[in-house]
Amino acid sequence: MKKIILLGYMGCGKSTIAKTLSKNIGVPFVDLDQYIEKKANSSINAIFEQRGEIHFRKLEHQAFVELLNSSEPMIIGLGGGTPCYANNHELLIGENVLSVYLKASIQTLFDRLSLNKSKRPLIADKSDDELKEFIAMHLFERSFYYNQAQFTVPVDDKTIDQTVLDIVATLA
Ligand SMILES: Nc1ncnc2c1ncn2[C@@H]1O[C@H](COP(=O)(O)OP(=O)(O)O)[C@@H](O)[C@H]1O
Ligand SMILES: O=C(O)C1=C[C@@H](OP(=O)(O)O)[C@@H](O)[C@H](O)C1
Ligand SMILES: [Mg+2]
Repeated sequence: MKKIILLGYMGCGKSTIAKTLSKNIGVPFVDLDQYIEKKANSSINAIFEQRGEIHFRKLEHQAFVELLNSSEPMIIGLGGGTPCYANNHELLIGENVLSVYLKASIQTLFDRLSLNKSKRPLIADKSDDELKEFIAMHLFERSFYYNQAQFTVPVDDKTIDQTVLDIVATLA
């Protein structure tokens, strides 16, 4: 079975949707950030703070490759930056993967992230005004990488269940 990879900007719902999709289709899911945290025995915040982002990107690449090389069927929820570093975007178009970009608007991302910043070191210290501007710029910079996905599923104004159904229909 091909591995299902969910990607997209912070807050688009990768971790949330991976969990519900997993229940819906009976395929186990791995959240890449949680997998890194377990392997490193450290939180994402602590890794950024103590070792820096470049070190995190190395761990992230290693963890992604490790999961792709395993023979287990799985849904992988990436981190928002995963496709944008270490040529990881080239791994989104492999033969054994189905990659899905969960595409959200700046407003949707802002609404969700303004309530959930503390565990995301890239935005934790930003005011609402700074956050909105940051998302707009950063999403623009990253879109090239997100658009490498084999499939795109828009998520604005959809419930978790609706997005899961849309993914299932897209991959059918
Ligand atoms: N319809 C929805 N789909 C996905 N997430 C939603 C939705 N509505 C609200 N949320 C919330 O938005 C946040 C998405 O965060 P998360 O799943 O961690 O995204 P990511 O892993 O892409 O950063 C969660 O707090 C989730 O509860
Ligand atoms: O966009 C990014 O660079 C990051 C996204 C985070 O994952 P989520 O997209 O699941 O929040 C996490 O990997 C880290 O904080 C860096
Ligand atoms: Mg996540």
